[in-house]
Amino acid sequence: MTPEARYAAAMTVLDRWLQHVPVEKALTGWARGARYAGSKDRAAVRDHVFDVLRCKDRCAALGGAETGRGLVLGLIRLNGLAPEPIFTGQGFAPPVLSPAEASIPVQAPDVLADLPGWLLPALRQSFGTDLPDLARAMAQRAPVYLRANLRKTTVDEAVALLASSGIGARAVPGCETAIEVVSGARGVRHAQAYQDGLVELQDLSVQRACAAVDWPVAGRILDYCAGGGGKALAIAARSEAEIVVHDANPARMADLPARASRAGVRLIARETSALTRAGPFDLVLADVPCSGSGTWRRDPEAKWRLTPERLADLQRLQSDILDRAARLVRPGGSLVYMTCSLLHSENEKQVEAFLARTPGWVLSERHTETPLTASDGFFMAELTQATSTA
Ligand SMILES: C[S@@+](CC[C@H](N)C(=O)[O-])C[C@H]1O[C@@H](n2cnc3c(N)ncnc32)[C@H](O)[C@@H]1O
Repeated sequence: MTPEARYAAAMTVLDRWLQHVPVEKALTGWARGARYAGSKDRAAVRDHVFDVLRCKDRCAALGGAETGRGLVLGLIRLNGLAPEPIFTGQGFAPPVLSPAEASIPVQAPDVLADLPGWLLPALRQSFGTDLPDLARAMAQRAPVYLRANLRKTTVDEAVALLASSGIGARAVPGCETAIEVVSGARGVRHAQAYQDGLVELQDLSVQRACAAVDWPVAGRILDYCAGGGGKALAIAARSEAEIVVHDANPARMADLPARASRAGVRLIARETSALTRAGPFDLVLADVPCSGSGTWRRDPEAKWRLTPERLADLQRLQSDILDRAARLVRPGGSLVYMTCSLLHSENEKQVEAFLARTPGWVLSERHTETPLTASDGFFMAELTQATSTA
């Protein structure tokens, strides 16, 4: 495909997305009907679509319309490119610009337009004068990080092995497990080091937050919201404790046995009805469902789908999960609360509210990352239960 045809394909995908088709489905649907598209074409179209979703409202302003065509025209202008050589109407290129499209003032709107307007007051409360810097960081593609599985390798050995698979990577100072991928990121899942469980995809902010937790070296840990198991695997690489995994939707843990076996660790799955009998635990991790606002540059679609009602539902669920998880901790044990949110209402305020309604618990550690300090936004609070509440 020509570069112009790739832009035209991105318009088609975005038009479907604007009709409420999830972005992954819209991309797959386009690719099915475009057998001529090779893997580089598919990757380029995907990049254009995600670049637009990160900066949707600025693209719409610069393109004159919230349509696939308007958004892509806006993206081209946002990137400082002249649209005329792309909108040629020749072959599979988009049709020539109309006089109205050609005369849109090329003045970049405020970067804050890329954040949902209804959330700006809450984000201002969390970030104050750093908010424009945060918005600029969130408009960029996210870097790719790997976690070296220290049970099987070292960071230096993994970096060398990745290089032999054509992947450029380097250690991250100050984080003993983290590796930053600097080239060839799309090949990571095919690399030997990944296939053999020496490295896992995991963001730097999560790795730093996990390093800040005082995991019991032995005993029993419950990952209450285990999902795909990213945190459970990270814990298993650090601790000899028995690790039990649970999720209200067990189907979300379907890949976990294969991932655990690749990593060379053992995880024990338990259903909700068996948890009380399986407990109590030395530590319970609650990596709760959240707005995902810390990961919006990886998953920009989520930013436009979040509503005030959905956020309120999530906050209720988070406080319910905290209460349930706390009941599974042994006296003197710990409860670790995690979110990939940037919002106080899902982070500090949830912890404060839990401490206020649940006597006998204290905050022993807190760790916050944002796209300005690491890569994704991430929050961790470690709470410890007094041995006696008498
Ligand atoms: C943020 S994700 C977990 C990500 C996972 N820990 C990881 O590192 O890959 C939150 C998970 O909580 C689960 N969940 C939702 N409601 C729950 C509940 N009431 N109890 C336990 N898990 C719940 C969801 O199914 C989802 O898999």
